[in-house]
Amino acid sequence: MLRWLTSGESHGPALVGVMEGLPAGVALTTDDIRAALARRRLGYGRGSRQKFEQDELRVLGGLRHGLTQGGPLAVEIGNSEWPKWTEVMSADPVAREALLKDAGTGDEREIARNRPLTRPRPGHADLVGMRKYGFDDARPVLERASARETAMRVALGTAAAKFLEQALGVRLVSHVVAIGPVEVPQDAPPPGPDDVAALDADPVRCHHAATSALMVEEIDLAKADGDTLGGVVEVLAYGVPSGLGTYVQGDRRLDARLAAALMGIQAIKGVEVGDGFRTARRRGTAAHDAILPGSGTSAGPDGGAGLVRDTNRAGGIEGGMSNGEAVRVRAAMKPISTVPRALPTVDVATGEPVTAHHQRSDVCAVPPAAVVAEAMVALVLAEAAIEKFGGDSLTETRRNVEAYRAAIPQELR
Ligand SMILES: Cc1cc2nc3c(=O)[nH]c(=O)nc-3n(C[C@H](O)[C@H](O)[C@H](O)COP(=O)(O)O)c2cc1C
Ligand SMILES: C=C(O[C@@H]1CC(C(=O)O)=C[C@@H](OP(=O)(O)O)[C@H]1O)C(=O)O
Repeated sequence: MLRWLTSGESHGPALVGVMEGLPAGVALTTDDIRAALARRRLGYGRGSRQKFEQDELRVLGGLRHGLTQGGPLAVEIGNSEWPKWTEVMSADPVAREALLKDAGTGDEREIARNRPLTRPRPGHADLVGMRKYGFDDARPVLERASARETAMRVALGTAAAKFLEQALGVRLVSHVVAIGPVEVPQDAPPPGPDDVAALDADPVRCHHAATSALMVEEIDLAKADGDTLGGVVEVLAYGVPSGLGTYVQGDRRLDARLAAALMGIQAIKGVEVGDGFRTARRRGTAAHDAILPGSGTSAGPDGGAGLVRDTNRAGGIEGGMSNGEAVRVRAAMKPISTVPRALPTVDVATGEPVTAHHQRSDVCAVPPAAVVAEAMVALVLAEAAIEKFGGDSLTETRRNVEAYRAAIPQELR
């Protein structure tokens, strides 16, 4: 069983994550995690916070000399901006005067930071969070609703991805297929594992150069209008063996688990497996992936051989199980709700119609959302792989994988 939890607030001292269930012997370093965190900070359209804030990583448990130990992995990501927030986010009670610094300092940023947030943003968690948890200020709501928390998911996802690669040879790729109305052409081939460096170097994590340039323009236009943008990301997992997930119970289906994990990312409002919604518009003869006799030379994830597909409309999942093709999922992100040209709301302290609070925000966070989606896919696939193959050490997991593959009759491979 692989299980994990995150804790921490957006402007608190640190994010904390604990993950248990990875076998011992997975090669992982703090530099691997740092590199993944750096990828999540990239992306044209991010707000000012990404430029000055640092992710201060510490691994506190579960890793020794670059190898997982079989015990829980404990990770801390310190927030370099914490010194500015010690009073607003203090764990212990603070004197009211300390929160009303504006009376003395006149510093606009201090004033904004300390003032109660009573103008809830439509589209963010503010209003419902205040109702639900009994707050008269949106501060505690946005602190935990914030996608700052996704830094920890990326950190834990790095460990999951390393396990997948070392136990099964799985390689993950994430990219952006749409920003606002600008989309990668449908017939553009998806990126492969060797394209990751180029994707990391692209300002919007897009594989299609002409579309990438248009996406950057679209972000500039939205920014100039005081507006924000959403988009669509895709994650591909190459080398997934067939048989992860199951059809026997709805909640154990791999597609259900991937969809839940992706929908659990802040601002994700739609998920597609394979051709998803496009498949719904096709006839059956054009919707599925025919099973064809192969040449016997292909090197598929199950040892290659007889049976091949020449399309992957299903996105590598049939009957809630991986089918040996690349797993391919998409997630639709809504535009950022902290809109500079702020939407109408009501000041819940006074009842007056006003505009929603806005201090700063991302214009577009679709490129980092792709990296977060990749982490979530890694976590789900790792969990499903551990369920199927078990193993207390990486060696044992590998042995179990080999035995499973070897036991699939030749005529079914
Ligand atoms: C990587 C990433 C960055 C985000 N940045 C912002 C931001 O700067 N401002 C904002 O209002 N929302 C941002 N969001 C979205 C909010 O966290 C999200 O809309 C909010 O928590 C409400 O949840 P919901 O959109 O799922 O309903 C971001 C989301 C992600 C995944
Ligand atoms: C800090 C991160 O993202 C934040 C996610 C976020 C939100 O509302 O989700 C709002 C913004 O924070 P702030 O309101 O302080 O400017 C983003 O910067 C991050 O991704 O590391």
